[in-house]
Amino acid sequence: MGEAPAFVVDDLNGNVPNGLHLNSKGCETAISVACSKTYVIGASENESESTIGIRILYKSTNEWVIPVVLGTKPKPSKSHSAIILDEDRILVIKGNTTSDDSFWFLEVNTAFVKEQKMRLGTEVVAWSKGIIGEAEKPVVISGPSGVGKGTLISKLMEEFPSMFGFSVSHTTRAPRNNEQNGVHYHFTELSVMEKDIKDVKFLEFAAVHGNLYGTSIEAVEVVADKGKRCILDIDVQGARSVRDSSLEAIFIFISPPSFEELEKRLRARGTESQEQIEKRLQNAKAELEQGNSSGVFDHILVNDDLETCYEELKKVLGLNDAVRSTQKSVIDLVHVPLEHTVSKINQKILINCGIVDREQLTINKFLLDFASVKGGAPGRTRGLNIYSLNGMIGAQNLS
Ligand SMILES: Nc1ncnc2c1ncn2[C@@H]1O[C@H](COP(=O)(O)OP(=O)(O)OP(=O)(O)O)[C@@H](O)[C@H]1O
Ligand SMILES: Nc1nc2c(ncn2[C@@H]2O[C@H](COP(=O)(O)O)[C@@H](O)[C@H]2O)c(=O)[nH]1
Repeated sequence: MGEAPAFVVDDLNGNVPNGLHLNSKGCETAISVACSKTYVIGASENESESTIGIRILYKSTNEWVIPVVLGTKPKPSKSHSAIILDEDRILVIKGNTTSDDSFWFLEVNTAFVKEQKMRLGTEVVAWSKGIIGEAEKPVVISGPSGVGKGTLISKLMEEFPSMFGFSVSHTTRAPRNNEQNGVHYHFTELSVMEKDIKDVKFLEFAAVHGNLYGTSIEAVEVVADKGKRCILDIDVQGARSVRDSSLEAIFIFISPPSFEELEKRLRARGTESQEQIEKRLQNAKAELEQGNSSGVFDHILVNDDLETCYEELKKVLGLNDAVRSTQKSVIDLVHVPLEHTVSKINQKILINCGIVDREQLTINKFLLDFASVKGGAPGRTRGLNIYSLNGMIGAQNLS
């Protein structure tokens, strides 16, 4: 804390619009927030850094602070521009990138960042990658062990392979015979998982039936980055945590037709010891009570006849034959050149790219609309739209 950097912020605030200021250390930008702090974004003193560096200057004391940086960090780029969106977030646009890696939000005062500042007692910033287009909300499926969540999810993924992707959870429980690491779960040591939880790598976690389970932020993001709708199979405690997080999702609780039938299914599956079955059935009582009354869930489906329940599940997810025939997941990319300038107009950012390069799909100027973005650190920021001056070239029209 307080160590003077090798560059002077006033130099960056000079005549260089939104960064694109290249010196021997690379590109640096300086953004003033709430008149009291300047965030310097860019080249780091440490050349081996694998992300864009961040420093904060307290203007009143001239003190420098290196913040704790959370979220998925952007890889360094040869150039970037930066512009403040509100008092909470700075938009950083990486040059010489395609739009799946161009737009990054540096959160400096959002609810998540404030919470982490309180928790850690230090300066905190958080990166959140900007995603073009309106992604479908993730689907959280909960219910007692043995009710049929996995069976219903498998049917959905089989019928709609390009539409859904499974969030692969971490767990400290041992793998069953048919389970593969990285496919069914990331099977993990308790100490490793505890450290990752401390490092804010998890969206949610809970102790379930005597083991630790958790959804990493990465697990949800890898699905979304493929343009797929994420499905989470988690317990009721986890569902409640996700409800309280920045991830907007649809919450579905699967209920058994009776407790006796639940016990029958769990025993017939034959994957648990007698002791585990007793524990799971004991926990099921509380889960059924919470699931039916907590207000966490948007839909409660009874899994009596499997096919009937599956049809109901498809209905609440808005799936029908017409949807099936129009599934798509490919999004073409727009190129943001090394040199560009940015300016803010209401809830839009005008990006001036200068030269048109048809081969690289570069356009002269385009508008980035952030009026309807959702989510944010510790996950992605979704719902960005891009418009060319000649018309919309956002995700919907790029396929
Ligand atoms: N509607 C149904 N009728 C009869 N059996 C069913 C039905 N749905 C699922 N099953 C069976 O019940 C057993 C438990 O199902 P499944 O493994 O999908 O439960 P789960 O909710 O994912 O459990 P866990 O939370 O422990 O992973 C399986 O053997 C499955 O084939
Ligand atoms: N809170 C979370 N619960 C999870 C997660 N992954 C799975 N689960 C739940 O655990 C039980 C038991 O699962 P099993 O595979 O051992 O039978 C079940 O209810 C799952 O829904 C998670 O990431 N977070």
